Amino acid sequence: MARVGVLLLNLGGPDRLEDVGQFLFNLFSDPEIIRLPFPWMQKPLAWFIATRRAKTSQENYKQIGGGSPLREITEQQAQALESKLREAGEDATVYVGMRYWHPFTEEAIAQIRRDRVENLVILPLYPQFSISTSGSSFRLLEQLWNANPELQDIDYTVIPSWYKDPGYLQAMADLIAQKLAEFPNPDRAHIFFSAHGVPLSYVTEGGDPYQQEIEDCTNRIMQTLNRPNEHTLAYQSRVGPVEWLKPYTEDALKELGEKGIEEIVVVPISFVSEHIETLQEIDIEYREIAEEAGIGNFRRVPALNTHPIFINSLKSLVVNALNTPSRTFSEVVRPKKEKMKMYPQERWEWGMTSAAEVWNGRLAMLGFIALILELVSGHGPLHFVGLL
Ligand SMILES: C=CC1=C(C)c2cc3[nH]c(cc4nc(cc5[nH]c(cc1n2)c(C)c5CCC(=O)O)C(CCC(=O)O)=C4C)c(C)c3C=C
Ligand SMILES: [Fe+2]
Ligand SMILES: [Fe+2]
Repeated sequence: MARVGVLLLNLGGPDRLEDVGQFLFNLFSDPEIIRLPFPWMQKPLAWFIATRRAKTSQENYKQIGGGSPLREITEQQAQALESKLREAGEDATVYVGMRYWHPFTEEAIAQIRRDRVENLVILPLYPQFSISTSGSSFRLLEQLWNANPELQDIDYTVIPSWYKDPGYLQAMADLIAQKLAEFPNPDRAHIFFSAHGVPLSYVTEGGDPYQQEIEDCTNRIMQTLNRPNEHTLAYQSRVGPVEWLKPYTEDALKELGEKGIEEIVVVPISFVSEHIETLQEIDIEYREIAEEAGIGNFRRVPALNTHPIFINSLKSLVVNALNTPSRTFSEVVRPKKEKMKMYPQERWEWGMTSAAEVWNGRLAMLGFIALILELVSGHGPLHFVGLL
């Protein structure tokens, strides 16, 4: 029997308040999160933004108990999935690889090598694909694969996104229905889907399928739910000065309030675990905005975490990935090979003709001077555009 592994990919979050700065540095060092014309600018800018943002971010983590619950929940999901796979006769080990905090993806891959995994299913814990989330993790894995010839022996398969999975949709519909039942008149409550935003340019210039997948996902959940409630989709958690996907959650809430809607149920849909943006941003910040707008009955659907139907759907995804259509029982488990490069960043690189290089060089110098000025004075141009 081939040794089977499942690698769950996730973002990661700081376990303690003192980890917040380093976590933010890791996040902003990722060119899939902030894209700069020159790789050498990445780390200084990441350090700069992380340092400036750390205090606010720490305050938010303080409000949810001093750290992110993401590691604990993701490890529970991994355990639950491993048990479900074992029950189904699939003797697989489930690993967790976080992008920006422990246990890092690199650590998971090192363990996978030590365990001599032969067949690996790579499953991001993001139902929808985005360049900034699953895409970033796939890119990191691709780099690890290129740098380590021993990894070539592992037969891997990637599940790029899976929001269409019926089990996932059913679990979401279940949680929404349960929450609606808490309202005096369940059919009257407005269902408010709040997805994590991305900068608009990811979609318009980078070709990120994220927005389309989020919209499709929302429609499918509503179909599965099969109820008469009105619904809205909006995007939360914007950072920085550029335009992000619209409508923004805070604006959409105010608009609903103005229309006289008093009861809403918020459904976080980009993420399957509780994390800072559900526990702090939705439960505290958006609740306050909604209440000020006259929405008196504001409830939130919990994240899937280890919901049994959800874990079961992850199990089916893994089992399907391990089974090629032509496979018979007597055959060795052979995952379907898919190309990892399914994301569109390549089209999005900066032009590097020689004339452009000269100009890029000049602009980079200007940018660097601006950065130093900002560092010294605390009131440079980056401050004014609102990035910091
Ligand atoms: C599908 C989910 C997510 C997308 C898309 C996404 C894009 C994205 N995020 C930032 C900046 C930050 N994200 C931060 C935390 C964070 N982000 C996600 C998910 C998505 N991000 C999660 C689950 C978390 C929280 C982890 C936890 O600790 O619980 C943060 C740090 C927190 C803060 O300071 O607000 C930042 C910053 C960008 C710029 C981006 C798209 C380009
Ligand atoms: Fe984020
Ligand atoms: Fe946020």
